Amino acid sequence: MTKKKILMIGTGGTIASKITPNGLDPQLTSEEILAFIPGISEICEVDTLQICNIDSTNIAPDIWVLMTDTIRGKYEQYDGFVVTHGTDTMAYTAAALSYMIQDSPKPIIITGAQKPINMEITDSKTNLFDSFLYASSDSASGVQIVFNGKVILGTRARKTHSKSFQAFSSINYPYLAIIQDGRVISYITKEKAGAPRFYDSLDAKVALFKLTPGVDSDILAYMLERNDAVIIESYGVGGIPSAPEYGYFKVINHWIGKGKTVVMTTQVPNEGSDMEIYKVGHELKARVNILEAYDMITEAVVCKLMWILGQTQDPARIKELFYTTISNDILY
Ligand SMILES: NC(=O)C[C@H](N)C(=O)O
Repeated sequence: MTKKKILMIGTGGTIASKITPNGLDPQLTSEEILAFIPGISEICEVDTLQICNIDSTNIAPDIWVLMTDTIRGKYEQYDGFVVTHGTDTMAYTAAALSYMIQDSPKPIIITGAQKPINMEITDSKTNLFDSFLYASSDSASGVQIVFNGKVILGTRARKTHSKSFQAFSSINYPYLAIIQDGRVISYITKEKAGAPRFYDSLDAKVALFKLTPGVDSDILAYMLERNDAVIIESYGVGGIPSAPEYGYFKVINHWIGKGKTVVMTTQVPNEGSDMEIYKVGHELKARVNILEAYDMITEAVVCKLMWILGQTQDPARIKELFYTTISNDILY
């Protein structure tokens, strides 16, 4: 059997970091990282490319556009892609690429690590090896994170542990597969799509407002003034402080009237929103054209809005696209 050709795209993160007097800093090139797993040549053929070398705290939508462009440019030449990335914003990147590159029959795997690859005790080698293994398997397609033996759909991943190797969880959706002792065990097999669809623009003016007890609605107004969309991360199944003196209803109604997009989601990690359950959410939903995340995770909502607003400013089209299921991001 001919070996699969995989392109490894380096972007930085802990996996690429060296210890410096000022803390870990990404300095290893893709080539240098790959040299730590020489056995990979028995699994697949790997070429490397470096598009940046940053701590993923520095990630921004223009880098997602560059990643998409890079994959689009190399798409025909390779059977799959492995992007090495910092863990801090990996879930956002996985979501962004899920919207920018839809229906890819080839796997686009994002991975990284909690400890640098040049340390004695590290998760880097396993995660990288597993990613190549999974990217070389016949069943893999689309955007996914491979981390600590788990395969997570790109629209469903969240960093839930800041230090341990088990850094990511799949939220409101099962793991797609596990990888154990060099074997991929698939739990969900997807039908491969025919041809990928690439997009090339994102609207970065999307902001997240976290509701905390007593927070002034002027802050939400300020955010709405300066952005095209604001996601309100509320409590429980979703709602707003309803007493008129809080001013929330007035602020939201005013800015939606001016063409801004407002989405309600929840700060509770699992199970999503349902604004109709309580009066604090029901009234808002009934009276203004607010969108609701339901089981979509915040990382996906942020990136989906950037993708939608990169294409249209028409409220009816925004709503239609927002509730369209893309890569199983919303299943309410
Ligand atoms: N584990 C990591 O990769 C964390 C690092 N700060 C990053 O996101 O780039």
